[in-house]
Amino acid sequence: MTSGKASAFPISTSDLTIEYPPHGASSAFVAVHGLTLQLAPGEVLGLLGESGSGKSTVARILSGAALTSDFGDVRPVITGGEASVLGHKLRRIGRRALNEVTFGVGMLAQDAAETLPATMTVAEIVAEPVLDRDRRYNSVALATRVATMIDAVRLPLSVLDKFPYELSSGQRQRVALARALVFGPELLIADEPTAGVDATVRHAVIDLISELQREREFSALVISHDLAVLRRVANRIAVMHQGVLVGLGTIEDVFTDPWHPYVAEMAKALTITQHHTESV
Ligand SMILES: Nc1ncnc2c1ncn2[C@@H]1O[C@H](COP(=O)(O)OP(=O)(O)OP(=O)(O)O)[C@@H](O)[C@H]1O
Repeated sequence: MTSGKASAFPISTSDLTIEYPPHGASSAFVAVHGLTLQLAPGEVLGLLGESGSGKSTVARILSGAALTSDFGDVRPVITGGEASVLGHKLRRIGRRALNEVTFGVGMLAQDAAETLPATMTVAEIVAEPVLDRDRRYNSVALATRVATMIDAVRLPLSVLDKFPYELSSGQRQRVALARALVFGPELLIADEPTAGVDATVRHAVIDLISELQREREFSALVISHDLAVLRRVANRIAVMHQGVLVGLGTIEDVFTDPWHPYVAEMAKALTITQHHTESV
């Protein structure tokens, strides 16, 4: 019998295909086709692509969220290839291994800041994942852990007693990030971390993720449709288009030597923008 343990890469996928099963009037839909990529320990990989290219689907599977029984939406399923996360193969993963994956992966979902529980205080929101795993977690230790996280995301401790509606969009995103990092994960998956955040503080949010990644030495998959965001944080990028990987490497490599027409078009647009910026 195999142990289900796989590669030393925090994320490794091989020819991974992900499908949404038929539901209601919708027929089955293959959202990701044959994705092969690896994330090295300590690396930040940016996942770039337009809306609908399959980025969130990848996040839902690799974070383990879509594999848990309490995933609310229609669950995407792996129908081809393999993915391993923190050494666990995700296909036919057992409960215990899945528990290890969801513990070791901090997931900042696309709408995390906007869907913080409205009736809970910031302190309760950050503490919730810990209490969900262990109802009897020592309350003094938990309060310290929560305060440490709030401090880590550069928020004043005065926010602990506030409710989400009393915070700015940037502060809410910092709270969501504190919650995602509360277990000290080995891997962070951040899905559009600057979406829904005020334009004036978008850079501050992405720079905070970058700083925390260096301080805490986790690996990260940062998803965005915005190259400018990924430029600030990622070592390499993976470009997706209609569920297919069409570029992988450093930003420079991907755009100076595109091997897919979609990336070539993006590269052209970037050159035009660059020339325009230089000439004004
Ligand atoms: N529950 C679902 N059932 C069927 N198809 C879905 C479901 N969720 C997403 N899809 C489809 O899968 C494809 C990929 O969606 P996904 O959300 O992963 O894209 P994305 O790149 O993250 O886009 P966005 O940035 O808009 O979230 C899209 O065509 C989408 O319509």
